[in-house]
Amino acid sequence: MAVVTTTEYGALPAIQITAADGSQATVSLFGAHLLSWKTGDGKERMFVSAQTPLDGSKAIRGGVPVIFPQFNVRGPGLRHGFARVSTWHLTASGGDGGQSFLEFSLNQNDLAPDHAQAWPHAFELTLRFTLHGDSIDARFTVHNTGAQAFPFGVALHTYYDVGHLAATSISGLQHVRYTDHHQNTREQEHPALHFTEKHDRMYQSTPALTLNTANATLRLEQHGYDNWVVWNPGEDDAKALVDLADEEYLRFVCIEPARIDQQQLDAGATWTGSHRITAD
Ligand SMILES: O=P(O)(O)OC[C@H]1O[C@@H](O)[C@H](O)[C@@H](O)[C@@H]1O
Repeated sequence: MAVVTTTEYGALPAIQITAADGSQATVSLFGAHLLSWKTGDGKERMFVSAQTPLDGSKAIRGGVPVIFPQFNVRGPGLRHGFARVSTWHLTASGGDGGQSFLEFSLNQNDLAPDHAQAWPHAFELTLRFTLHGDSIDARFTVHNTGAQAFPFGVALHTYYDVGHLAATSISGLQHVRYTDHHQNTREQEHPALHFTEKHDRMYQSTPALTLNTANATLRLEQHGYDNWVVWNPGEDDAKALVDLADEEYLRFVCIEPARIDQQQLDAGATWTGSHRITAD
């Protein structure tokens, strides 16, 4: 049986689920933001900055910020959207048969007035985290509950705790096309991507990647998304981020299943994206 408790993370109300095998997830209602995922061996897999605000004044730097309805500045609204700075509801939880889950929802009535005014559409977002064995699944649905189509982009901006960046690489991206932060589009030549400088790359989708660190191997799978975004700010950009300590860029990489370009969702239609992380 899974145990579900309410807790606090900084000043943020959060929900924690512990599965029978000891694996555990902690999710803040602010942003339906996964703050911690520990596998049954007690190992933390997510990175959260020691300098992030945890009071709802700003998006959390670390864990899994939920990006909706636009990626970065690819749309007319708030950078990376309002979902990561809105307060969601816990709508379901439970567990049996080796699956333990928490489900969160957000609709237009939950938005701050300025966000609702800037994005005047009726919608229902549902994000379900499921723990099973050494995996966590995030199933994200976007439902257009209004009478008109709306455009949207999404991402799960996942910050992995990698221990040390110098011992980190991603495999599975060889021959995949990407656009970098200079807007150059290329195909990746090498079998493994290493982090020797800033990386801000938008790759075309490929079903699975492997994140190799000194202490862990994680397999990442996605369905329904169009891209993988790979981001590490590097030394200089890290210094400019007030919610990240100067050296912390050495401890994480972000690998994000994403739909970067805004696409139309018809009235009444639903989009679903799945992301599974498995620790070896
Ligand atoms: O500082 P933010 O808004 O959380 O964004 C962090 C990064 O998010 C990544 O997804 C983008 O590709 C980067 O360009 C961006 O810098």
